[in-house]
Amino acid sequence: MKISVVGCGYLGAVHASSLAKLGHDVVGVDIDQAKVDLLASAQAPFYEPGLPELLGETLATGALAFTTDLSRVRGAVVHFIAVGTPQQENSNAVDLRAVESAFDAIIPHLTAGDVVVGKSTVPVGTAQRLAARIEAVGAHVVWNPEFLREGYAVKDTISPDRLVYGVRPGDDHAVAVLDEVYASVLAQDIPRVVTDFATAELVKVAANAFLATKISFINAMAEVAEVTGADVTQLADAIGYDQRIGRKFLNAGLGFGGGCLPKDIRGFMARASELGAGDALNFLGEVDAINLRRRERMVDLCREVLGGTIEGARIAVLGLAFKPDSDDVRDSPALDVAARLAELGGRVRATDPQAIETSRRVRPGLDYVATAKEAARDADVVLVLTEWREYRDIDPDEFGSVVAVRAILDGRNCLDPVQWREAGWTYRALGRP
Ligand SMILES: NC(=O)C1=CN([C@@H]2O[C@H](COP(=O)(O)OP(=O)(O)OC[C@H]3O[C@@H](n4cnc5c(N)ncnc54)[C@H](O)[C@@H]3O)[C@@H](O)[C@H]2O)C=CC1
Ligand SMILES: O=C(O)[C@H]1O[C@H](OP(=O)(O)OP(=O)(O)OC[C@H]2O[C@@H](n3ccc(=O)[nH]c3=O)[C@H](O)[C@@H]2O)[C@H](O)[C@@H](O)[C@@H]1O
Repeated sequence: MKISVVGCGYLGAVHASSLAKLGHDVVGVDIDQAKVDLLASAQAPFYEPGLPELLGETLATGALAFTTDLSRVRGAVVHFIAVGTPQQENSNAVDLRAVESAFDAIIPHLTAGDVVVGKSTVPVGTAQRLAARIEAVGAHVVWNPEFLREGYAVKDTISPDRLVYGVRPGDDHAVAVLDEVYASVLAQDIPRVVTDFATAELVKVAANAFLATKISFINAMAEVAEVTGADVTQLADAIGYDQRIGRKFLNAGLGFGGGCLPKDIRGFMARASELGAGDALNFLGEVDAINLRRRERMVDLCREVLGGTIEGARIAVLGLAFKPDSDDVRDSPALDVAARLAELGGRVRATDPQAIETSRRVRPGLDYVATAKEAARDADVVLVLTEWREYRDIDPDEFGSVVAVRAILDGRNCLDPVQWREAGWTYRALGRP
């Protein structure tokens, strides 16, 4: 099928190349010329394992192309809209300007029978409002939320846990067209939920709200563990064995960040308030607050280990990305903590396997170095803030020879305290004795 994907960021670039891999003829459109140039030369504008290979393969066969020229969507029968929906600058609400303008801009290029598929995460009610404009030219609208995780984006796109189609009741044409788009995904027996617009929009934000709540739940337990001497990692293991609870998303530490969970729970609360259902989501305010408190606690722990003052201390920060296998620093807890320590007068030297350039753009004043050893040279304390494999694998004995003081703070509960303490380190973590 001939398909267009409008918006080629983290979501759209992966979606476009994955659909090309699944056998479709795909054109990706973005307004950012630099991004389009990179993608067209098979370079991913961000770090995502497997994406450069996928781009290379599908561009080479001619199944995929990128452009800034929206008129090239003509002839495609399905148009995915995957533009950004960030948090508004001065409120918790979602900034829908990119979605609105992408929908408006595509209308002159549509043919009756085309299907416009919203993939961006939007406040409930958006699809219903935008659909009227699209339907006026005889095209159809589906809201098909995306659940991929950065770092696993290609796998999650080709083999998702489920597909959700939000359609106008009885729009069999739209359902049939999407089934054709996803034929090889559905062939893997992936569950498919066909529902109305509002439910599809809500499924997306509800899923992210649930994940955020699970993380903040375990971080709330970490707060209590800290004042009782209990170990939140063992607690998570023990409750996680209960299959109704499950161990996934129960890793306590610095909490959630990234371009989605934080802004999605805030946008969800803002939308529910507009609709008069704000009270139903009051708990998400607490989820957000617990999450942000973890960053402060990390700074306090650092101060404590340094004997009461951060000013002038040499602090090594390992990890800046919001999670491993990503260079994304949008609302990154790690970068936030690093910046806060520097603001408090700490002599911070920070590193990350992939996120130095992205961090530099947001926090140009920090001192970035290429390796963990460089960061840790003569340090008074080392902080692990993103659980990259290479940090988890550090040999405490060998690493001890570069620092001034053997003190390590494990912001992600990803190190073995016994191993570090046996090597003579002061080991401290969030929610763990
Ligand atoms: N990043 C992720 O892992 C996931 C993101 N989402 C959702 O997908 C949407 C996109 O997110 P990301 O890809 O992370 O954002 P992003 O900011 O990386 O990418 C958005 C892209 O849209 C482009 N754009 C903006 N206006 C445009 C227009 N009028 N025409 C063409 N291109 C335009 C931008 O230049 C940018 O490249 C958001 O709603 C997000 O919540 C959903 C699931 C996963
Ligand atoms: O809507 C989105 O954009 C996406 O948001 C999240 O995906 P992502 O932001 O890529 O990352 P996650 O793996 O969910 O991690 C989010 C944050 O939670 C933190 N986290 C995760 C798990 C955990 O146990 N503890 C924890 O602190 C991570 O360190 C990270 O900062 C969801 O997992 C995806 O399903 C969703 O599609």
